[in-house]
Amino acid sequence: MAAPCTVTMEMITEATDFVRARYSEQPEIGIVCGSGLGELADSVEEPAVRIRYGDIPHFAQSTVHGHSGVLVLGRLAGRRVCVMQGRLHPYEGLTYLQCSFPMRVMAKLGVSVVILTNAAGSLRPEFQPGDIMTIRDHINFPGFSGRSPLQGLSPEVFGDRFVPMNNAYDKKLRDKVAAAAAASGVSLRTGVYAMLGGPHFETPAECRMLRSLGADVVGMSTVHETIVARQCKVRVIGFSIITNVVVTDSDSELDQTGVHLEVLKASKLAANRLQSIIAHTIDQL
Ligand SMILES: O=P(O)(O)O[C@H]1O[C@H](CO)[C@@H](O)[C@H]1O
Ligand code: HPA
Repeated sequence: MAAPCTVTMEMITEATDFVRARYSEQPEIGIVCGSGLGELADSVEEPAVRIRYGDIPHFAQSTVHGHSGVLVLGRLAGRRVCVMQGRLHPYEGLTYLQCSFPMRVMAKLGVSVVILTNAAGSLRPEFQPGDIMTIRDHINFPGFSGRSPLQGLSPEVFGDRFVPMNNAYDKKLRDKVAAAAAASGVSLRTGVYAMLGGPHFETPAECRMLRSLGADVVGMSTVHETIVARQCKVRVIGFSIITNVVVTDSDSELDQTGVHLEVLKASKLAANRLQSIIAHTIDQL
């Protein structure tokens, strides 16, 4: 099937109705599982409903190792949640509209807070694999070349065209996350996430540039979801799991061919700690 070049409210309604027909309760909180973090969805309590993205009208199926592509609905820490076990990335050949379509469906299902998680490379030597960071802000590199998940959408149908991006990662929610981390005894970093298009990793020169521009970690996702969530008035919490430290020496001959496997391994190791912070946070929402 050819990729749709736009998103209509009818498409969103069709997908939402499909999900509602299988799970009649209204989810309050959305969660997107990043690379290797899919097991967050396994802790959703019964009765959990699992729906393959490919079965939902207008959803694209994820193709990345470590992203199973299943929507899981049920309860987590006593609250009704809608969890994306795996996300969609623009580098999979999908448009920004397709990648952010599930976010619009979550909003229409009734989600008012979304927890976005990702695996990311550290641009700071003190941020080490296994560390968990709350996203304070982002730098949207694809946006600099004119790419936006809001492009071409009528403001009469979808709401604000000029969506503010200050406080995109809600300060009050970040304070709750900090308290939740303290309560669960997990240490937490905070920083700025830079999104690049990928799927190739960054060159050392690019990593040095990103750091000098104020980014703390780098990845290939999340930002399009945040932008759409904010257009839909959904509040956002963002977590990056530090999975690797980027190479900044242009003379380095380090073999990086297996980095994605390293990424999956490192994020799995942090999944239990992240789950504990998320459970404590949800409890306070
Ligand atoms: O951002 P998530 O989906 O966690 O995945 C990250 O891990 C992959 C690279 O290993 C890239 O897709 C990057 O964005
Ligand atoms: O080093 C990285 N760069 C880009 N994306 C990533 N996702 C995990 N690690 C990285």
